[in-house]
Amino acid sequence: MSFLIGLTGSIGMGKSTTARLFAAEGCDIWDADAAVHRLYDVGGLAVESIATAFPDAVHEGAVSRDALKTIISNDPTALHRIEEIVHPLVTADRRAFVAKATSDIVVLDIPLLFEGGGAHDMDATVVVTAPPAVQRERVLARGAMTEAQFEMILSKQMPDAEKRKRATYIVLTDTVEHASEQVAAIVAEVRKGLENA
Ligand SMILES: CC(C)(COP(=O)(O)OP(=O)(O)OC[C@H]1O[C@@H](n2cnc3c(N)ncnc32)[C@H](O)[C@@H]1O)[C@@H](O)C(=O)NCCC(=O)NCCS
Ligand SMILES: Nc1ncnc2c1ncn2[C@@H]1O[C@H](COP(=O)(O)OP(=O)(O)OP(=O)(O)O)[C@@H](O)[C@H]1O
Repeated sequence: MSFLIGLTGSIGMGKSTTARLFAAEGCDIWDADAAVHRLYDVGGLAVESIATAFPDAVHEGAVSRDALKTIISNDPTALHRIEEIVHPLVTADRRAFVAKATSDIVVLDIPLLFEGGGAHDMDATVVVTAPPAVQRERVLARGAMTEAQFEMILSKQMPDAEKRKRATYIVLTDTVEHASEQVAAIVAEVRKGLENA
């Protein structure tokens, strides 16, 4: 059984980038957002249930994220209903990945790790963080969300300060080089613990 690290952080804080740094250290990576992409794609396991709940959200056999974002913006209950469909499927995908993983450390990139209770399944947690102004600039620079959509998603997430309080490790994502050093130190510490176990 691999040592499980739950990697989290609020929107735009640098989870995906930091996950790649763990991969460079030889850790297997599983990405919850990527799992959602597979579930929404043609033939994906969430498509039928989403089509039943939100007929306008499915285009040509796949869930349209733009359509979902419009639906969520107009209906305060929609995100919760989407989560009820998606989260059990994401958990099943994660468990199947962990069961097959071969690396000594497996990193699970999960935006809602603390909000969704997934932290209890982890051996350690890593929270990525950056100042709020940097976070906002990063998310809006991607152009995938309006400011209102960003604020709405942010309001659904546990505040960064609360996440940091719960973390086993914190990674400050000010530069990639600095983040890489912090990741290398975390991996070294965990591997040392595994050797002595
Ligand atoms: C809201 C949606 C349509 C936005 O799609 P989009 O492609 O623009 O963004 P993407 O999926 O890359 O998510 C970006 C970030 O938004 C945040 N986020 C996404 N969903 C949620 C949510 N339900 N609650 C809080 N934050 C969320 C996360 O930080 C995530 O990393 C999409 O995220 C979605 O369908 N979310 C519901 C499924 C879910 O809960 N996913 C979270 C991981 S399990
Ligand atoms: N250590 C870092 N130093 C400088 N910039 C970074 C660092 N980590 C991430 N970034 C930048 O921040 C932006 C968001 O990064 P990334 O996609 O990794 O975040 P995320 O937390 O996975 O986002 P989301 O929550 O939206 O899925 C990107 O433009 C990325 O280049």
